[in-house]
Amino acid sequence: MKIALTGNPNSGKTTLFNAITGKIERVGNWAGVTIEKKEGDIKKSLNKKDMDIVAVDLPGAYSMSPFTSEESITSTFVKNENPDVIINIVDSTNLSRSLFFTTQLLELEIPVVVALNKSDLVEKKDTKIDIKLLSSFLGCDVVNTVSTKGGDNGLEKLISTAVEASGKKQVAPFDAKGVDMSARSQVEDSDKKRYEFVKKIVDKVEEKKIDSARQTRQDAFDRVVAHRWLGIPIFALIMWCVFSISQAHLGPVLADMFVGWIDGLYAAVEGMLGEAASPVLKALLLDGIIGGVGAVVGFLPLIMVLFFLLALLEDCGYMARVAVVMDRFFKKVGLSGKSIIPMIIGTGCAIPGVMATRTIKNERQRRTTAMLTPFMPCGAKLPVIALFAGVFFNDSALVGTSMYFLGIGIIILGAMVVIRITGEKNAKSFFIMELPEYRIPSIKRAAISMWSQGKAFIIKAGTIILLCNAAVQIMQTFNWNFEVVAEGAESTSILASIASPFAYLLIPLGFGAWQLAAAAITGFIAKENVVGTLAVVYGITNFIDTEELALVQGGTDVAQIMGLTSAAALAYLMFNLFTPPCFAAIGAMNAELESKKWLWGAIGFQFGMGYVVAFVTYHVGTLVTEGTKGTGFVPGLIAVAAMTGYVIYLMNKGKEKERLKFAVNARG
Ligand SMILES: Nc1nc2c(ncn2[C@@H]2O[C@H](COP(=O)(O)OP(=O)(O)OP(=O)(O)O)[C@@H](O)[C@H]2O)c(=O)[nH]1
Ligand SMILES: [Mg+2]
Repeated sequence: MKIALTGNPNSGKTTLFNAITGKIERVGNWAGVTIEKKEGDIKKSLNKKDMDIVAVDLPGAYSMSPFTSEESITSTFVKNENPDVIINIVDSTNLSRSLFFTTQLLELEIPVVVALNKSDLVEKKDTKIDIKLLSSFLGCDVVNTVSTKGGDNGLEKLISTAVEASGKKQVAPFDAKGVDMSARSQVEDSDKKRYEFVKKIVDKVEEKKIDSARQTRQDAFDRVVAHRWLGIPIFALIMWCVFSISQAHLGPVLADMFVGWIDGLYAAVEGMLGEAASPVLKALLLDGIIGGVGAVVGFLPLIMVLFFLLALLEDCGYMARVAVVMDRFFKKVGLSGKSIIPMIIGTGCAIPGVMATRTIKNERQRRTTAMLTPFMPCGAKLPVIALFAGVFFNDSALVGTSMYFLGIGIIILGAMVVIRITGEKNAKSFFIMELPEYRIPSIKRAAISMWSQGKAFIIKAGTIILLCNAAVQIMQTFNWNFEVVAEGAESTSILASIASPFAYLLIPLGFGAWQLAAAAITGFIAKENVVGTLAVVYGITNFIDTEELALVQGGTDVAQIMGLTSAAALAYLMFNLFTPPCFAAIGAMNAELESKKWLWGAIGFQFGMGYVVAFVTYHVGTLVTEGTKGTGFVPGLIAVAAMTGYVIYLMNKGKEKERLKFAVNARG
């Protein structure tokens, strides 16, 4: 039998789904987290009769009526699942809004069981809900649940009630039969009546004690934290703290332990191979695989700490406030209010971030968001940030924080450019982000979130990154005649000869060495590769100084080996962050953009953006630190001018198109 889980966004559907199936699908303290349905078998402990029960977690919706909200679905959406029973998850702290959708579900002629979820919060607030009365009004079973806790959380009862309900006939207490769903006024009329019907029920079953002191405290706090302007420096400060802890304090301490193990492994394998082993094999195993992968994996603890802290911020409700602060800017440049969600998800990984754009209904807004989301630095880019911040800039927290804000800045600039090119300036978004109440974040939830992202990182390190490092090591060892490259003739290797032409193009950006070009190229396979490849080509086994309990600091060996000035190093970092994302993320972009023209436009734009940002950073940086301009200024300037000129040309063409459209409209 099949049970569909449905309800309003953020009511706890996925949390409940995870609790009854034992899966770990993504939850988040805001609306619109789940974008694709997920299926899972009910846990044995909840399925006493050992039946065949599948649960389906669905994206949240507020309504089934057309016209009403951005978060509406059609009845066929639920019916297509062909469920035997619907469990309607209701956020019991928000009864009146949730029941609107409930009454629509009751019309589908599929048995419904209502889970009054988050009932722990209701209890805390001293609100009373008479579930017997509610059940009789709705004409379906109602069960109290708490999906975030173990023990008696009502889930066993919920499942057994759902099993019993299967096959029963469902009668709707409020029926909108006969309403023409394509006629706006009829739908609005019926919705109004439905609201009144729901309100009457809520008035009767709910006894609310409004804790106005608590509410006022929260509101006062929000007036500061989510303030139009103050919100931004507060966010910056918080991100700075997050980066300090993860990259300068707790992270390196844990990383040190980790790097110790990797060093141990290196020594053990070296011992096992013995003196007699071939130098090529030694280089491949030790420097290529253990060294290259180890250099990336060494950053894992830093990243885990960062993910953990971000998960805490999300869980306590702060990230939803950040979304509100940013939302204002995004709407101004023609993005949807929902665009912020893909971007926050994109800080973990650009792929789910890009996929999350699917919930944006306006095509242009959806495509713009999908092409700009990869500018948010993702988890894979963190080792690159950490490496450069550690090697070239003593105050590493500032580098990371500014990369996030630069990413946001580029997104806003990009949106402004895209809207000029495509026209359609008047598309407005009315989506309003709902603010969850503040709460004490759960260590357990944050740990789960950290673990699931960390796991993905480890799997990637053991597969793609390992293969890439081995390939890089081989290409570096041999020349095109498959002879081992002699010492001093490194530039004749396969790797050097492939990377050199690209390196030429990078001279105006301050980093024209083939080694750096090779690292940037492997970065398109996975961004962590930038670190791994640098380790391999420069023969550095790890970037974390085990003696100093910190990342290697400026002026030390690594900076010298790479031979970069700090301006060039910053430019290189930005180039890796703001050119196109890895191939997998480009694949996700391709799926969501649904247009080759947009895809190539997006990739071109990302390349151009990365190039221009790196060029400006390198030359301005060199001017500030050394008082002169950097190398390759003139050819670089020509390239940058050509790119900018082309974009301006497209923007003017877009303006002309918009003008003509307007003229036609005015005439017609
Ligand atoms: N206190 C409390 N919090 C809960 C409960 N169930 C879920 N939550 C929290 O509610 C938030 C939303 O949970 P999700 O499971 O992501 O909600 P969802 O309904 O799947 O949301 P969408 O996928 O966006 O539609 C999370 O922060 C959960 O920790 C509960 O029973 N009690
Ligand atoms: Mg969900």
